[in-house]
Amino acid sequence: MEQVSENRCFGGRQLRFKHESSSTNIPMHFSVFLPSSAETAKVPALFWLSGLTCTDENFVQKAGAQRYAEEFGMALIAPDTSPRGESVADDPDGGWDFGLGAGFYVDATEAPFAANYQMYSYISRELPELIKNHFPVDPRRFSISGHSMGGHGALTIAIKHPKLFRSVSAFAPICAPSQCPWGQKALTGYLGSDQATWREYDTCALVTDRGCDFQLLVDQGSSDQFLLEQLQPDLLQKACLDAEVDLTLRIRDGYDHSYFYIASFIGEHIRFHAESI
Ligand SMILES: N[C@@H](CCC(=O)N[C@@H](CS)C(=O)NCC(=O)O)C(=O)O
Repeated sequence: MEQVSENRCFGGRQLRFKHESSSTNIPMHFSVFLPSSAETAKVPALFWLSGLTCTDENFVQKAGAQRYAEEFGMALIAPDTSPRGESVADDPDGGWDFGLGAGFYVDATEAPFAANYQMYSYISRELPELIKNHFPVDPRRFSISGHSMGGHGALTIAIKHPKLFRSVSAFAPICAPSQCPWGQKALTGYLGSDQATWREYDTCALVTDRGCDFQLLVDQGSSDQFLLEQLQPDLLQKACLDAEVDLTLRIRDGYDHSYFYIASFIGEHIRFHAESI
């Protein structure tokens, strides 16, 4: 593992690393914020999964989360959203909603994507193990959150790994990828056209199929340009009601899909995770 940058921030340290991933078979970057309290004790860690077109750096540079992470003594772990490199397959049509920057946190089974697009294994196995082994964090106090495609990743991974991630929240998540254009394109490309295999990567389907015995905190701007066509929190609300899953859905009047919205509420989410674990 190689450290590529370090910046002091709100009394803590913002770090960036590059490492060879055994899941994606390609070097990956990730960012880590360590609060000052990590100098003397193991701290809880919040994993943040970003949305379409993002790298590990969008959240780090735009959300202003470090201020709250320092206040609550929490590390922030921000991975990239896909494998990257000359040899990595991309959207053949050049779209920004599939391929590079759009790994959808699934393990691809379809060629040519299966060779590198193993983001589910990377986030749910390899990265937590790496973080636990190299940083002053308490692995019994890991939480997960994310935005849009990353909100989908956070919810699906938390539902499937409740012992690893002890609390979950999401900003403007893609709630039912099997039922929206972004998700249908990605799941077809990565997993093929047999929709039975998609259910493992669809929050609404997972809630229906498996239930979930912890709270889901979901935040959504009412003026989000992707709300109706892509995000569909109403479907999650219905699935949670039917399965008796504890969903807290916070609608934020007039907020859009951008990091201006995330920056406005990230403090509340960090407090929620700090108090939940
Ligand atoms: N690239 C698209 C928008 C994609 C988009 O909104 N991505 C969100 C996540 S779904 C994001 O976080 N973008 C990066 C940023 O705002 O820094 C466009 O330009 O219209």
